[in-house]
Amino acid sequence: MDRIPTVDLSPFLNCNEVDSDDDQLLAQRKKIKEVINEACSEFGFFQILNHGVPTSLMRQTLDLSKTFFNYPDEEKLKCSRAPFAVGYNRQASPHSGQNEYLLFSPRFGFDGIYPDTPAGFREVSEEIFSHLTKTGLVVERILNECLNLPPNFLHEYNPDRNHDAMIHRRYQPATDTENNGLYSHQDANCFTFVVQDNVGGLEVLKDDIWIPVLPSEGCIIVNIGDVLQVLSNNRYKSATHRVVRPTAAQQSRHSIIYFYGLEGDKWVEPLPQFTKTIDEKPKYKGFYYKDYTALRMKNIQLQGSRSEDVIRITHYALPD
Ligand SMILES: O=C(O)CCC(=O)C(=O)O
Ligand SMILES: [Fe+2]
Repeated sequence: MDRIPTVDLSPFLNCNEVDSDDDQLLAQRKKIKEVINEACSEFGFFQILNHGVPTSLMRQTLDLSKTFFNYPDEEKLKCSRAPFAVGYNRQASPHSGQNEYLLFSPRFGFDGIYPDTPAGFREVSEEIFSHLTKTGLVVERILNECLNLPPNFLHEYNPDRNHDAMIHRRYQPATDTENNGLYSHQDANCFTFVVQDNVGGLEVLKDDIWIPVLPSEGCIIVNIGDVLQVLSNNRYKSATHRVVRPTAAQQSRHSIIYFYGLEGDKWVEPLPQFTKTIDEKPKYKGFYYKDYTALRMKNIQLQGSRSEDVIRITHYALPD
């Protein structure tokens, strides 16, 4: 596999029964799971089509997001809840990359985060959030099957969607000397969805080569995060990725990112299915998710957000 694959999720959506006995459907699902399994092991990235989120809604959300980011700073800053992560914020260091964003999580509610204008921004954002939540549940179920975990295992481990978050991001064009949009990183959560516009710039690292994740209308990008890498004892890869800002002057890039999260009190460690049961050593010691996210945040703030300073999952790695 040398390209990030795209899979059609309709065989998992167009049928309500999880346990169908339609042979043709089961064969289609099996094939899709094989592709996803390989993509998660090799890249930690894949793309999905026919995922249940209408393309028109994706386009509309990106358009409204663009209108919002084009507002003058004083308008946008009204949505700031600094020092909290929710609301409007900017990342503006050559180390961490340059982008501005609006972050929402159901824990904090939509009130006071979304501006009244552009009209419909809040409603459309709520609508895409709820679609992405549903798609997340489908993808979670598929990953559960790909990893051969007991039925519903991941869902029972992680049932609370209040810990998910969604970000609208804008990346302005690169300058002559600087094009870092978002530094090389791995996501800490379970998995992430990215809806990108047609500008491009997201890249994934594989075998020391940065591979562009090319825009494709209607597609949603899925990337595996640290939690699944740890649970699966490195079967699945938490992909290293970054965003390079557009080179064309006047052209900004917009994306919507949905983090399928995890409650802070959850204990994260390699599952017995990938260790004891198969006689393999755990590659990580266990930790509370909130401790890991707090360490990441602290380090980001202390060290001026250089990619190499951020605490990564290797912090919990055990020697071979
Ligand atoms: O904007 C993107 O395409 C990706 C953003 C990302 O990787 C993140 O927010 O963690
Ligand atoms: Fe990311």
